[in-house]
Amino acid sequence: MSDAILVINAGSSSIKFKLFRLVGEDLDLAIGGKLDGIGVRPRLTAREQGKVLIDHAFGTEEVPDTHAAQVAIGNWLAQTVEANIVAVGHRVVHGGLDYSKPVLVDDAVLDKLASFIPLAPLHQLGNLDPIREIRKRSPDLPQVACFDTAFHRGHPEFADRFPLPRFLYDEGVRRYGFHGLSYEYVSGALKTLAPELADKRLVVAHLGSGASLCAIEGGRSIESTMGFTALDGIPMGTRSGSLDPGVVLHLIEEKGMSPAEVGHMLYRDSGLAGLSGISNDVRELLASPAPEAAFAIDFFCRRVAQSIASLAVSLGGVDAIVFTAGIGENAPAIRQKVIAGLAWAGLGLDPNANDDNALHIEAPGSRIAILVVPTDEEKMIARHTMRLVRPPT
Ligand SMILES: Nc1ncnc2c1ncn2[C@@H]1O[C@H](COP(=O)(O)OP(=O)(O)O)[C@@H](O)[C@H]1O
Ligand SMILES: CC(=O)OP(=O)(O)O
Ligand SMILES: [Mg+2]
Repeated sequence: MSDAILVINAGSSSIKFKLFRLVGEDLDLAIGGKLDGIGVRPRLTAREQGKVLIDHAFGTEEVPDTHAAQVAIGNWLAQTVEANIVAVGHRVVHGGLDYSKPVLVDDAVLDKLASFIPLAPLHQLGNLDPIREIRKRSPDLPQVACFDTAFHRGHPEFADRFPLPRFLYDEGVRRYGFHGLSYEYVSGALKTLAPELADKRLVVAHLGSGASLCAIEGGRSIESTMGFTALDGIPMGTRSGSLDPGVVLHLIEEKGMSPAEVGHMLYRDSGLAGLSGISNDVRELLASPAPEAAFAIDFFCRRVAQSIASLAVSLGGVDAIVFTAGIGENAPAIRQKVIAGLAWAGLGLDPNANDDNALHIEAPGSRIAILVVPTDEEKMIARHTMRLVRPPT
């Protein structure tokens, strides 16, 4: 049986997993799958080299929550996979002040990471649950936590501080930034896809169900639109993004909402879902004839374009804009609207390349490159995990 690394990327409504076989120093993707629609229409799918291994719809009562989902995945993997799993790598969204690189998990680490649950209410609990479950089943199996925040921990103070009294910064109330595993992967992928740009000034737009943008130079994160929590920045599927903090005070003081109710509204009922009143899914909004759907899409694209301009200031100019994640990789209409908002800066697209989700989509002769680069958070996690459990000799 070959050695392998299992990667788990547990989200709010889906759990993605990948199994990589260790072939010498290389990581070969063997199996990739996900259990999505948790609590609504749960479905487990997995493929091995394009071949469907499982495509199974569960009853809602069978997989009502993320805990049940990860148990279902664990059971299926145990029955199906023939590999000697030498380590498990996990995406953990918040690493706080304590973790600026991946870490082998023990009880003390788990306790520390659990203290960040309120800072990432949609993610952190679900990220830690599979680690606990696997520790119960296989206490000696090394598990590595890889953080969304780690890639951003070298930010200059300008990017890291809120304009609030200093003591809060010292306590850790900082702009951490998220989607760091995705940004790290994409910026590394440019070394082979577009080596002339890899070390230049990049604005990467990770547009998925959570969405943020990151300014990167020399392969390092300079600034992110996300802050203390993954609620900051541009509007997302169901999250508001940045908001006048006076609105939060108003909801609590004048409307009598509890902090939990406000949290629920900001994390789950806002963003594209709140703006449109129709859906949090960009595919549905693009297909809808309703003016509210078009408004939500236009609002989103305007905020993305504004964020690109803002991060250009942080970088002192831009050499390339890179789109990634579910929306960024697959939605030409969104990229077109975003770039239309930057036409004043001389930006434009090659419409055919954009429709094809090609690597280079900028108009011929453009001074600024515009790219589409598929992300792979799981591959990044597998690399980090391997580095910790099998350090290069
Ligand atoms: N072909 C597509 N066109 C437009 N949007 C898409 C397409 N495919 C996926 N998406 C969007 O991508 C989002 C999911 O992105 P993804 O990066 O997979 O998110 P996450 O990993 O955070 O769940 C969906 O909500 C959907 O709106
Ligand atoms: C941090 C975050 O927003 O993650 P996701 O996009 O997976 O929800
Ligand atoms: Mg994601």
